[in-house]
Amino acid sequence: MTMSADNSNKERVYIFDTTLRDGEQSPGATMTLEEKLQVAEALDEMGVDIIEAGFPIASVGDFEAVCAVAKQVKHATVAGLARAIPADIDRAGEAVRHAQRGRIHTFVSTSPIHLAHQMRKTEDEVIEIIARTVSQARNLIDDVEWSAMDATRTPIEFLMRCVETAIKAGASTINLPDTVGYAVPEEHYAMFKTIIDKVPGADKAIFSVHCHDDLGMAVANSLAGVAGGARQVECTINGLGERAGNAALEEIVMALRTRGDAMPYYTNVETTQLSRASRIVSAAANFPVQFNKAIVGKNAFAHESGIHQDGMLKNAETYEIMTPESVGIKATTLVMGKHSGRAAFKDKLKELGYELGDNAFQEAFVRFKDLADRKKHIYDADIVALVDDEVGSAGDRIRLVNMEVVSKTGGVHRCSMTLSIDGQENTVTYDGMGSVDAIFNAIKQGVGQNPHLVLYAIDGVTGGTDAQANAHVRLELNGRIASGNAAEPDTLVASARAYLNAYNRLLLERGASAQGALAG
Ligand SMILES: CC(=O)SCCNC(=O)CCNC(=O)[C@H](O)C(C)(C)COP(=O)(O)OP(=O)(O)OC[C@H]1O[C@@H](n2cnc3c(N)ncnc32)[C@H](O)[C@@H]1OP(=O)(O)O
Ligand SMILES: CC(C)C(=O)C(=O)O
Repeated sequence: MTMSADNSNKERVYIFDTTLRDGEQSPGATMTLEEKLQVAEALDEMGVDIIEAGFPIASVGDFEAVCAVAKQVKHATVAGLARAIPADIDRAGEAVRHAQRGRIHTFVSTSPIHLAHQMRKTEDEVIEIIARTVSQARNLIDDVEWSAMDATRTPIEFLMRCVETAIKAGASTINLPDTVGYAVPEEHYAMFKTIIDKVPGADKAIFSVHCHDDLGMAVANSLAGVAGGARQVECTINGLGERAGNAALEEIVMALRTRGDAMPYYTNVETTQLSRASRIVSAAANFPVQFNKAIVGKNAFAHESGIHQDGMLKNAETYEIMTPESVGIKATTLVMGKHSGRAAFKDKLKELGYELGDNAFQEAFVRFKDLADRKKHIYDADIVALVDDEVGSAGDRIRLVNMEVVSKTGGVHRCSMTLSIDGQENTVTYDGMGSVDAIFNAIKQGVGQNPHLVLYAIDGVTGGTDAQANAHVRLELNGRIASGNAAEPDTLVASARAYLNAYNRLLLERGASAQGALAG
């Protein structure tokens, strides 16, 4: 496997998690103070380097949350966001001073479109604002990060002036965000490389990449930024964030870990906690994780198709480039469905404690495929019911070939049914008080006997309207009692087959020939 956790000869990349700030900007993802503290604890335990806890000027609640996170966090640096406005910076400083390691993260727009319409400032005015506000922040705290909002739509010459000004004013981290998710990896790489190579004093700062996913390239752009010289990545758990979200932390971390051969960088994140962190954030933000989400999605380590399942059973590396355990998921799942093959079905039967002979296995497999064609989710209970049914009816001499039921409210209830009796087919039609009564009457007519129905019960094998029905029938004939079961997606077919199964057992108990029994 290509996965590597050997960090010798690799450079450290710092993980700046902004789930509690940019992540919370996802519409509908607001978190309570308790939820934020829970998320912060998970991030801190996982080894994230910087936790951006909020935007203290935004509200009293946000200020209090940043203060509380700052007090709670033991290892990570805690950052608070501030516009290039003195009151914002003071408020952020006031909140993060509670942290063992606090950071003020201040930002201002730099692109022409933002300068003209959002800020209504000239380039020279923005340069003056950067110098003034970064200095103000530095007077409050040593650790100051400065961001160029909409950096990727900013002419490079002006961006270089801004970065140089921020570094001179004391910013030790320079973040160049792709605020609107506009960048492509090649140009993102070039932007970082040019600025880091050319801006005087760039070697004194750590450069940071902060990408949004509007074009689905947030992770690719972040990694391109790292290749271009960035050593801090701003990201969120589950890719939560404004609009289409931010770069997903779990993807960045696992990409660097799994493809360390192509990208010689490492992070301090304990990857086995990624899945837990994802669940905590999803619950706190009330934001479901899409099933096919890389690393932490429900399907990220699930295989449904027969060829893949066969490969997985032979060697997991055939279809998995990282182990589920490495991200904190207990095990790979082989999902049983219509694309599964014999290898996976056999493995599932073994796991469920069944050992079938070749013929029984073949018949059970055919029934499984038939069920999977009709039913969306095949649960273990479905397979248990199916195999028990198959095993339980293996010796049946009277079998249902097909049946049709017509049932009208206030009208006729009629069942036409073809039975195979010791290989000979017999078709009968009979009416009843309802569909089930018509079915049982048709069977009685077909076999020429009238056993007493002692019990008839139906239950669902699993939940949902497409669940298989488990039908139970108990019959009594001439003082002998026998029970039968059947599992089928259709309740009426299950009922008919359960009745026949019970009747077949009456025949067995009687030790008579079918014909003799039928004759009574
Ligand atoms: C790219 C990002 O993710 S940036 C962070 C975005 N996050 C948030 O906005 C969440 C928190 N925000 C809020 O609670 C509010 O917007 C507040 C408290 C910050 C400001 O509220 P208000 O004072 O009512 O201003 P409002 O939100 O309407 O407009 C934003 C103002 O900030 C200005 N502004 C925006 N960014 C900056 C900046 N980096 N530096 C200075 N001023 C800025 C805008 O030009 C506008 O000013 P104007 O009112 O003079 O035109
Ligand atoms: C405030 C900055 C860092 C930001 O969130 C962005 O530009 O997307």
